[in-house]
Amino acid sequence: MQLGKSFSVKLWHLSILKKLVRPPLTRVRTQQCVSAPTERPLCTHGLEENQRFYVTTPIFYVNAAPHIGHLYSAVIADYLHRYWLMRGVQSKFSTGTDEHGLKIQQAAYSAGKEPLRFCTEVSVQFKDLFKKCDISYTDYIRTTEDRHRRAVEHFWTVLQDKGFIYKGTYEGWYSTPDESFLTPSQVGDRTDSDGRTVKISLESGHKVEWMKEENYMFRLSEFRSPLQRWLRENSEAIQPKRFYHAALQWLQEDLPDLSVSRQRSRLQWGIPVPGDSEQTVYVWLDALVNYLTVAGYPQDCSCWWGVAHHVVGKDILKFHAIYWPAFLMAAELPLPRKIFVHSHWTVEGQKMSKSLGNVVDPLERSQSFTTDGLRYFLLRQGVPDSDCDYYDDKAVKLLNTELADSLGGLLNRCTARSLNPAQVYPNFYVECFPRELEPGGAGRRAVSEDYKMLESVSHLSRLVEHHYEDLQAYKALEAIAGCVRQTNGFLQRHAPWKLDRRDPEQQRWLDTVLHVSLECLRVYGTLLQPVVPQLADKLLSRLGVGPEERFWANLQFLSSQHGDTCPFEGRTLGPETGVLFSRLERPKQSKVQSKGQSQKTQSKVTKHAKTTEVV
Ligand SMILES: Nc1ncnc2c1ncn2[C@@H]1O[C@H](COP(=O)(O)OP(=O)(O)OP(=O)(O)O)[C@@H](O)[C@H]1O
Repeated sequence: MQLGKSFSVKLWHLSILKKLVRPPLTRVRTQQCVSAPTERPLCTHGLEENQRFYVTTPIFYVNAAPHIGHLYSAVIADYLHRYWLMRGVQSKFSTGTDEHGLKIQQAAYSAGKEPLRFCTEVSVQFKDLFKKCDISYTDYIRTTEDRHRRAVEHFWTVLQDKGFIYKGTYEGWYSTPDESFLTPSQVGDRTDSDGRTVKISLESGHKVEWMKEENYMFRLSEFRSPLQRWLRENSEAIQPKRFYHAALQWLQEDLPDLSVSRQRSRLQWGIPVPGDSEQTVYVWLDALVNYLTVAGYPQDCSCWWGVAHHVVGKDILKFHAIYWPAFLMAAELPLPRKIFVHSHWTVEGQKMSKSLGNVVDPLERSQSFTTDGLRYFLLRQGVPDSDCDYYDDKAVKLLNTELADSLGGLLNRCTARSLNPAQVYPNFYVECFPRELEPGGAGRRAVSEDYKMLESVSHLSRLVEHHYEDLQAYKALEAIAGCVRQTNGFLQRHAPWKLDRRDPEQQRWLDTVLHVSLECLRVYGTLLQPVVPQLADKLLSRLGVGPEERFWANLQFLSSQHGDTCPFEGRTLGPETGVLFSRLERPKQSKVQSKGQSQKTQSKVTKHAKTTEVV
C-alpha cells in the first residue's frame, strides 16, 4: 500500500468524521396525522432529521425457508417502525432477501432449477410469512433486482476510484462450504474418520484448505482508527452495550484488508465486478449495499440514508459494526445512526438455524397462537442481551396469563352489560376519586393503593417510550403487564358488581371505577399497538377510540381528574363484544423440526458463510 494514500485517508477521516456521525434521534412530539404503516412513505426533504426514521432488518439468505429467528428480527424492526409512525415521524422500513452466492448456485443446480427461479420461490416464502405476521415493511428488496445491481456497481466504482480497492493475491485458509477466508485463529484441528488430522473452521466445523487466489481487496486496515474513533465518540451507536464493547474489542486486534471478490470461474451467481468479468463481487459487500439501494442510491439518498437504523442478529455484528461502516467511510457516506443487535432463539441451547435444521416454523405457530400472540411472545420473552430457549409451553403459559386472562379478563369485566347496561364510557366523579389523597375528603372512595396504581399508569407511557426506543420491548411489555395486574387489583378491590345502582352515590362510584379502568385500558391498548396491532385495534375499537385518537399524542390519562375535558366520557362503546384473546391449548404439532424434515425448500444447503464469531 502507498504511504501517501494511507496518510491522506487519515486526514480525510479526521475532517469528515464529525460530519458523518450524527447525534442520536431525539424524541419529537407532534400531532400530525401519519400514513398507515403499509403505505409507501414519502420523503419530505423539508422535514427535520428527527422527523424521519429508516429501519432495516438483515436481508435473509434464501438457502432455506424462514424460521422463528428471522421473524424475530422482522418483528423488532416492525414494532420500531410502527412506534415512530405513532409518534408522528415519517418512517421507512425495509427487509428482503439475499440471493447471491455459491451455495445458492449449487442448491439451484442440484434442484434442477434456474438460480433465479430457486431464489424467487424461497423469497416468496419470506414475503408471505411477513405479510401473514403483519410485518408492515415499506420496501422488500431482493439482491437479484436490477436497481440493486446498479447500486452495487456504482458503490464498487466509487470505492475503486477513491483507491480503496486494489487487486491482490489472497493466500490463506479457505472454507468452501462457508465461502469464507479465515484467519489462523479461526482454524483448528480435528481428526477425521480415517484418523488423519484435518484443519477445520472453528466456527462452522467445515474443512478448510490452504488456497491462493487473485482477487480484489478492500483496504480495511486503514479504517481501524477511524472506526475506533467513531465508536468512542458514539457510545450509543451499537446497542445493547455488550455488543458495543464486543465491536471495540475486535478493533483491538489486527484488521487485515478484506477480500471483496471471488474468481468468476468458482462463483458465477453474483454481480460481476465492474470492468472485470473474471471476478464476482463478494456476497457480503453485495448484500450490505441493499440498505443504500432501498434509500435510493445511487441517486440522491440523503433523505433516508442519514437516519438509518439497522436491526441485526449478533451473528452478523462484525459485518455491520466493522465492514459496513468502513465501506461507508470509504465512500464518504454517513454511517448508520444505530445498530440494534439481538441475541438468538435457541433450541435446547443450540442456535436455531436453517443449516442445523432445528427450526420452529413461524407460520404454524402464528396459526396456533395467532399472529399477535406470536409477536407478543417473541418480544415479551426475547431479551436482546442474551439467548432464549424456545418452548411452545412457555408461549402458551405466557399468552394465557397476560393476554387472555389478565388483559382480556379486564376488558371483559369492565365492559360487561351487567355492569354497564348503557354500553357507554361512563363519567368520572372527582369527589369519589379526588386528585390528591387528602384525609377525610367527603365522598372519597379511592384508597391509597388506587393512587399508587394511577401513578404507575400515568408514568407508563414515558417508561414504554424509553424501552421501545432502546430495543428493550420486553421491559416495556413487562411494565404494561404489571399495570394491567394493578388495574385488575383495583377492580377486585372495589368489586363494582356488588354496588347497588339504585343508590345514586354508589352509581357514581361505580361509574368512576369503570371510567378509571377504561382509561387504563385505553392507555394499554394505545401503547400495545406497535407489538400487537390487531389485538390493540380490537381493544381500542371496543372502547370506542377512533383511529385518529390512537397516537402517542393522545395518551393523556384521566383528564377529568385534572379538570380537563375527557373526549371519551359518555361515548358509546364499540359494538364488537367478542373475546379479546382466546385461551390457548398446547399445539399438537409442537415438536421442533429435525434436520431432515425442516424445510419445504427445494434442497438442503449447508451453512452460508455470513456468520462470524458470535459474541
Ligand atoms: N436463531 C436465531 N435467533 C434470532 N435471530 C436469528 C436466528 N437465526 C437467524 N436469525 C436472524 O436472521 C439473520 C441471518 O439469517 P440467516 O439467513 O443467516 O439465518 P440462519 O438460520 O442463521 O441461516 P444459516 O443456518 O444458513 O446460517 C440473523 O442475523 C438474525 O437477524
